Amino acid sequence: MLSAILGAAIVLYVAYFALTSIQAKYKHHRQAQAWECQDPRRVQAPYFGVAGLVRSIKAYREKRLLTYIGSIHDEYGNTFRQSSPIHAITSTIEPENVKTILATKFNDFGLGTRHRQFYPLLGDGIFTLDGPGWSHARALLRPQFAREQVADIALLNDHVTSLIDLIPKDRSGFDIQRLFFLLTIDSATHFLFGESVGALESGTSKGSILNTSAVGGAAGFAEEFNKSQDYLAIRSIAQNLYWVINPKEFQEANRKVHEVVDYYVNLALQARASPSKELSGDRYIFLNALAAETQDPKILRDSMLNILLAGRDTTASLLSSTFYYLARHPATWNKLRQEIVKVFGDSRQPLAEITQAKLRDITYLRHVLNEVLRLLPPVPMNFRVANKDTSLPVGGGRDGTAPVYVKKGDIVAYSVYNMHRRTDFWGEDSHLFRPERWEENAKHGWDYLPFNGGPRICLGQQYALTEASYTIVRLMQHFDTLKNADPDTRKEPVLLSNLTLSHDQGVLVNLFSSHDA
Ligand code: HEM
Repeated sequence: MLSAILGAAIVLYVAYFALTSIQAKYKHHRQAQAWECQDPRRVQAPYFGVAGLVRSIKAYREKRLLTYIGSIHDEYGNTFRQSSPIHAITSTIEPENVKTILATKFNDFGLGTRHRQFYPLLGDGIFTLDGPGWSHARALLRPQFAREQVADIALLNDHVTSLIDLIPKDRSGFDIQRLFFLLTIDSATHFLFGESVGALESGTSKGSILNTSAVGGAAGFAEEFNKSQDYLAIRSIAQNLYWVINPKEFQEANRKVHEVVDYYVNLALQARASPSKELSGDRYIFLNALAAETQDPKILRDSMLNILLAGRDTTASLLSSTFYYLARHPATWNKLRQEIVKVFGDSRQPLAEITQAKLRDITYLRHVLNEVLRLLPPVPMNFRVANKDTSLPVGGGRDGTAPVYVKKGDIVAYSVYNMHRRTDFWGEDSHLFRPERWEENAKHGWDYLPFNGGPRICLGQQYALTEASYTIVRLMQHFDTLKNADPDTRKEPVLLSNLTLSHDQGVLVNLFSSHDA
């Protein structure tokens, strides 16, 4: 009797499931027809998409994920669909589609599971929230970024000097990428907390908390922060299964990072309560300015960590890739250096103070940075998840010109890296580093998107460009010769594509001044 009831219940459940699936399919089909949508080309991925997922993971592990995605676009066009065990993924490198998800239909798309994936480190911050929470975080932070002090060149001065001190005096090859990652953690913590973690300083850290906290002195904070970020990247790839990845090491790293940030938050709150305890005189400190707006320690901690994550590796990536290309293009190095020395002089004979306005005026420097951000965008791929049934304007049908239907819950992925290399926008030489192309045509819209677009456009664009430009100028003033020291002769770098882009084998160069014996 019991088994008959159980059997009937299972039959009923299966029938209900089948019926609702058919109903939903029919509803989507009708909606797609009404919107004149057609399916994009579909990548064959047997076993309900598991095969596709396995191929992507393999490409990621072999450090060729971006070229792998490019090869699928070459075969299937600028927009294609791939089943995945959880949700269908539509991948696109059509500027019109990217504009739709990031701007025109901003409210139809969100960050999906990013909040839950990143929560253990980042909590509720601008980078992880959607909807009203995000609007609130953005409104809180935006005024701080509008201020001139945000890109404080005086603050960068000592950190770049420390970096120069670490460059081998004997002209031997070294990995400049490693130094740029230390530079940006030092400058970012200095600007955010009012005191740098001192990762470029050998020996003990400058930061008072760092010597006594569990992170264990100089560079410890950077190490724990890197560790947490690596886990965030893996949780992000695991999509809905992110919760499986939560080892003790990850939890410990988060705890140590929080301990340090909480120390600074408390200091800022105390300084606010009794102004005589002001941390660094009248110099602008991001955290103190934010503490004037909110005194909630959790909001302050989350805000600091979100900005640190958004700003640190991205700027280090831009600087590393710039030196990757300059070391391989001596004519560009010489031309840029000439322009810079003409305006600012060199370190033996400085001519002018380096200011943000003067940096912006060096057109060729802007073109070089534009070209690096085109070929190796620090955020090379991204995605959004549909909040509701919606559509993209192009990509459907055989010729890819019809609108594409996107169901609620489906993922739309876009690879800026591959969009930036489309030959129809950038010419047959789109894969080549040629800053002069920006003299010929500097007008680009949604086909050029290193800093994202729409309401979530990067807040730190100006900060990043100033920091990168200043660092390049100082290095060019100090050293007149840059050489490629990488024995690997491959035409393209081996890229690690985690949350941001980096060079798997570092960026090996010789950097010296021919005047020094
Ligand atoms: C070359 C350096 C940089 C690049 C290429 C870059 C790129 C980006 C991109 C692509 C996004 C969008 C991410 C998404 O919505 O999924 C973003 C967001 C953001 N960036 Fe940057 N970024 C850089 C440097 C910085 C710096 C230095 C800061 C801060 C000091 C910063 C702060 C932010 C913030 C706060 C957001 C979140 C904006 C929001 O969601 O409303 N970025 N950035």
